[in-house]
Amino acid sequence: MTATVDPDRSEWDVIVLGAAAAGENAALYASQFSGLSSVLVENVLVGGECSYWACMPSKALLRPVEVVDAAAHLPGVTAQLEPPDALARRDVVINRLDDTSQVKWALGAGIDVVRGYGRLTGERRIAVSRGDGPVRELTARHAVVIDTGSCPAVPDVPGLRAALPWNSRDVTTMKEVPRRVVILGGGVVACEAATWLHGLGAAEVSVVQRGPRLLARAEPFAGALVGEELQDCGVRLYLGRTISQVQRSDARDTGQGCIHGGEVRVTLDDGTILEADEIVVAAGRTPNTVDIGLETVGLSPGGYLDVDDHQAVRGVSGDWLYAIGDVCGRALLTHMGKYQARIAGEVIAARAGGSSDLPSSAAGHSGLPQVVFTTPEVGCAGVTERQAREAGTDVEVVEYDLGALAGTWVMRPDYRGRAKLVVDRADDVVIGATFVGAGIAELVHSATTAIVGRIPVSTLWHVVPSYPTASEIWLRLLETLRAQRHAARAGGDTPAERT
Ligand SMILES: Cc1cc2nc3c(=O)[nH]c(=O)nc-3n(C[C@H](O)[C@H](O)[C@H](O)COP(=O)(O)OP(=O)(O)OC[C@H]3O[C@@H](n4cnc5c(N)ncnc54)[C@H](O)[C@@H]3O)c2cc1C
Ligand SMILES: NC(=O)c1ccc[n+]([C@@H]2O[C@H](COP(=O)([O-])OP(=O)(O)OC[C@H]3O[C@@H](n4cnc5c(N)ncnc54)[C@H](O)[C@@H]3O)[C@@H](O)[C@H]2O)c1
Repeated sequence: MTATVDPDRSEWDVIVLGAAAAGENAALYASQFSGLSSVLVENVLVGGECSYWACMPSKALLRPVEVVDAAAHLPGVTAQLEPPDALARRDVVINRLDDTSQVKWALGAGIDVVRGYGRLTGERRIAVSRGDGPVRELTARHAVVIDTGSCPAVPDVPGLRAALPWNSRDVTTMKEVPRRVVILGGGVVACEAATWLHGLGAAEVSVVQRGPRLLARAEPFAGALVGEELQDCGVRLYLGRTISQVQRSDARDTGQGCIHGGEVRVTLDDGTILEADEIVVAAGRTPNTVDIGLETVGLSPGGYLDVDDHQAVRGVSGDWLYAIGDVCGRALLTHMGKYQARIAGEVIAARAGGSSDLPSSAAGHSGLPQVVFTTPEVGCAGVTERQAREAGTDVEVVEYDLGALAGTWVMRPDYRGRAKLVVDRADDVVIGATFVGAGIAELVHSATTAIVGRIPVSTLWHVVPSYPTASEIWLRLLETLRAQRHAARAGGDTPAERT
């Protein structure tokens, strides 16, 4: 969809630079009940990374893999995956990289859209360039919100860039499934991509992770269980390894999602050589702040934007500059970016209305939910035991086998999984939860609610889970906690897990 606003207009109350889902929410929440006008400035597609190259395509590719896996573990059921149909469905999910419906939504909500690449040129001013056309100067009466997101980080490995490796955009929009793939990284993108590449037919998948385990930010058993499952289906894990050299003789830019040339030869730091048809870089992200004019407002380009709990950028006076989403580095997740956007939008509207009663994004960050859609799924909320201890919190932890529940046994007889709670002893509230197992994604919200609501353990006892569901894990964890406390008082051992 092309030009969407009066081409001569140059002033709005709020300008949002970058129109991902977070940016859309910031514009909506700033203007919805305040009468403020807002505009989105977008260089590529309204909807951002999540809609076209991240969450949505990856989950579209993982869902068929999950269904086949569920069937394989349920006696009497068979399911078969047809890779071309799965790729075709992925294309539908990403609207074939067309943002018409997103632009329609924005206009319908009274939010304008300006196409082009925006840069700050001073306080509340943005210059937008588009191709060879004239630069358009925009001014915000009240606020500018930065939602420019992040892009894949490519480690400085000899030969890697020259090999034109796949990045997260290629692997989510892949048009062909490479037969042999090496994945550099062992975080969320690497684990999810290994799952769908294998599930969609890649015969040899190797994951090279420099740390000692996968999903390093989660509780250790999460990466261990995901790693076990990947290895069981033939994925090769190289943990504690890095890549020291990449060679590809005829690297060619064949387009996004197509194999970028001939065979790739990957040398690991211990001398191991892996041969592959494609290499995928999944080694973290870099904030898109290098070329957005930060120096014109006294900030340094290149790093994450440091924000306060109103999402206002620190180091800029006048409360006019805000940052949300990946670019502020608080939590690189779509739902957290959208939450930050709702807070920023409400703060902007409140400040414009002269109110000093401002919402804060602190509570929402204490809940910090995330689901990794691997096999098994990993769901976390709040902090891990390690993070809590590093922060100096006196914690008590409790774990339980998720496979030892009637609800999960009915789901699949050989269910493998584990759950853990981290409890703050001082206030007797849950501050962290991790669930690993099939179908646990929807459990995470119960943990987020307990954490953000600071519900005491004594009250959680009265939150009765339905039988037979995976939610009964809450009862088992609380019973185990009760037994641990009893044993500690009595100076004895904790009883073994019940089945
Ligand atoms: C493979 C993959 C899978 C993921 N899966 C999940 C998931 O399941 N759940 C989850 O919560 N998170 C997931 N994430 C993370 C999630 O995608 C990001 O956290 C989210 O997209 C970040 O959104 P954002 O608002 O920060 O910006 P982005 O989505 O990065 O969008 C920024 C927008 O700004 C535009 N832009 C940038 N600079 C300018 C400029 N100067 N002028 C104009 N426009 C500009 C860009 O074109 C883009 O549209 C995944 C990430 C990856 C890579
Ligand atoms: N389901 C989800 O919520 C979801 C899915 C995908 C991505 N995301 C988000 O996207 C962000 C980016 O994900 P990501 O996986 O790219 O980053 P990440 O930071 O999660 O993981 C990067 C991994 O790459 C490894 N690594 C880096 N350089 C390396 C090297 N030279 N050799 C070997 N290993 C190396 C690191 O040790 C780390 O484990 C994450 O913060 C995540 O929250 C979320």
